[in-house]
Amino acid sequence: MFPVSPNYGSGCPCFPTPCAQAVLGSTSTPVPCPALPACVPPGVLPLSRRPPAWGRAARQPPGLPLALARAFSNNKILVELDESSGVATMKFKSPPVNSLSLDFLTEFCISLEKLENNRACRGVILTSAIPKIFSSGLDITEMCGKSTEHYAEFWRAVQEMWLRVYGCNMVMIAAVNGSSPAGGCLIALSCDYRIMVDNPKFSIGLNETQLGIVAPFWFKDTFVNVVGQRIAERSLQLGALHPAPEALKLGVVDELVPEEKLQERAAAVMAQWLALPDHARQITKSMMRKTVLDRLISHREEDIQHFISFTSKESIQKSLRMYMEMLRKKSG
Ligand SMILES: CCCCCCCCCCC/C=C/C(=O)SCCNC(=O)CCNC(=O)[C@H](O)C(C)(C)COP(=O)(O)OP(=O)(O)OC[C@H]1O[C@@H](n2cnc3c(N)ncnc32)[C@H](O)[C@@H]1OP(=O)(O)O
Repeated sequence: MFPVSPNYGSGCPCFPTPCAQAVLGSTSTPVPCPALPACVPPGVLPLSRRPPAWGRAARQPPGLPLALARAFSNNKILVELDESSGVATMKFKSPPVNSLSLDFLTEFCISLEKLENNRACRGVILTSAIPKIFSSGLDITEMCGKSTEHYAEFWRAVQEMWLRVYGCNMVMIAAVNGSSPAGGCLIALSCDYRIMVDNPKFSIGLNETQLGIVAPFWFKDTFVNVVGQRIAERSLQLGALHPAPEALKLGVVDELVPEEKLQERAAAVMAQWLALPDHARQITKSMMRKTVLDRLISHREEDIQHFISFTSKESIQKSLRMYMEMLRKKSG
């Protein structure tokens, strides 16, 4: 039996029996299944996937249980879909700090894929159910003292998360209700619009250098596309975590609101974005992001190998262990 395409999963109509196209041939080249979006290699989603739903939410596809369409939650993410507006909210609820573990990332991708495949959904708001924390970024324990196979699996999941959010045809809004370092910041930067709670105690930024590690090129590209070369260069080198008011000044986030207004404001901004014809907005988004997405898609395996050799270095392991120790001392 040949292995199946890496994109094959429970979202595919032919799951659990892979159709011929979902199975990898002897060349090991993934063959996308034309009948099912979930088997298409990740990246910019084919525009035909989204319904021409301008001005109203499209109908629920037949066969999907209504309850599933309205709310589902596995473990670490609560997903609610308001069918009347076509807007879903994905609420991170993985205590203590919503760190992006392999399990979290897997659940995230499955949840987003479910929404993508639901014709009733046109926009997603990402937010947190954990007070004061949006996400603490990649789970550092996934990068410490593990096997190379584990590093490869973990990094593929991080890539997958970014490809899905950055390449998503739906409108994505980050409602940042707490601190958001590194990988947490990347999630927000990958959305179309960022609203943050107006609290200087909450900070956001790509602080990798502070851990003695380096933000990969696609983190950097995403950051540059939001704030521009100069601000990104300075902020990245310094590993800066910007308090909310500074993040607004630098353009890391688009606006600040009082905490109690955050969800209401996110819904209002979403309504503005959804008022545009889907096809025009989607083509424009794809045009703006394609080069950056294609860069990772065409260097994906190389990027995994870079991550493995970088992370496996004893000096990097030492830096990560010391950082975790510092966090533990601070918390305990
Ligand atoms: C040539 C180039 C090649 C490039 C190759 C690639 C190189 C690798 C690139 C990797 C990119 C990495 C991206 C990342 O996201 S790294 C993670 C960065 N995150 C952080 O720095 C955040 C750290 N956390 C904090 O600052 C605080 O915890 C936070 C402000 C988020 C919350 O503070 P609070 O006081 O509320 O909570 P505590 O600090 O007490 O934390 C509670 C417990 O949670 C643990 N914790 C926190 N963050 C993480 C994390 N990211 N991963 C795992 N665990 C985390 C913390 O240790 C506490 O645990 P204990 O209760 O057991 O002490």
